[in-house]
Amino acid sequence: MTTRGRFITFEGIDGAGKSTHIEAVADALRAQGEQLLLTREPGGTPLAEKLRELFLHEPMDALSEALLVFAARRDHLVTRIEPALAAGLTVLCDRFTDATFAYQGAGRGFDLQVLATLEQWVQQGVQPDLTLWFDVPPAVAAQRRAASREPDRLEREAEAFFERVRSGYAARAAADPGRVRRINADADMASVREAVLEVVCQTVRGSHGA
Ligand SMILES: Nc1ncnc2c1ncn2[C@@H]1O[C@H](COP(=O)(O)OP(=O)(O)OP(=O)(O)O)[C@@H](O)[C@H]1O
Ligand SMILES: Cc1cn([C@H]2C[C@H](O)[C@@H](COP(=O)(O)O)O2)c(=O)[nH]c1=O
Repeated sequence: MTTRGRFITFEGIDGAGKSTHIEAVADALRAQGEQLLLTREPGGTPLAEKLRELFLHEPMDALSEALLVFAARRDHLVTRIEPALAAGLTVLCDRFTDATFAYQGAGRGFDLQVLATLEQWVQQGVQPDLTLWFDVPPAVAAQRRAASREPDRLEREAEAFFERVRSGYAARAAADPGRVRRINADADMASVREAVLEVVCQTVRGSHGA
């Protein structure tokens, strides 16, 4: 019987460094012989990538945002994530439902109970085994974004929005400390990478029973 794979998610405000470090984690795990699915939200399937384009570029209210990300998530879970976990792969996902609680919940002020209901409907109990929260002050993240790309619809939000999103992540971490591990992302690349690899390797070793 195939052992179910692990589901690891990467979270944080825009520009925190998730995408940079997910690649380092993937390289390290592949070097240990792990089979991976490297994916992202919103996105990860043809349908969800189309929804991502709408989400990132079309004006909409907070309920529409929440419904779009959960619709994309449902397709992603059913067609990519669940089959990969069932086949024993380690799934590395750039954002998942903590982002919805942080951005739509804390950032937009959308009802957390409604988000929890949608989460239950869409995920049917599926949760990440480990979440790395890249925590960085919004001013630092804004500088990193400004140096690297043109902003999308969410990245044009004011610093106060990202302060609320950051506090949303802090609340998720406090509510589930066994799953969500805070990484101090306000540090040089090498230090962040070392901290991230330490946490991921601990988890992978633990689930192999070492
Ligand atoms: N620790 C760091 N110190 C300095 N610069 C960094 C650090 N980590 C990442 N960067 C740089 O910051 C920029 C944003 O990083 P990255 O795209 O990985 O962030 P992100 O969290 O994935 O953002 P988003 O979620 O918006 O895609 C990149 O140019 C990256 O090289
Ligand atoms: C999953 C998810 C994402 N978002 C936001 C967060 C970011 O601003 C974008 C995704 O862009 P990235 O470059 O891939 O990080 O979408 C959100 O508001 N709610 C969500 O559930």
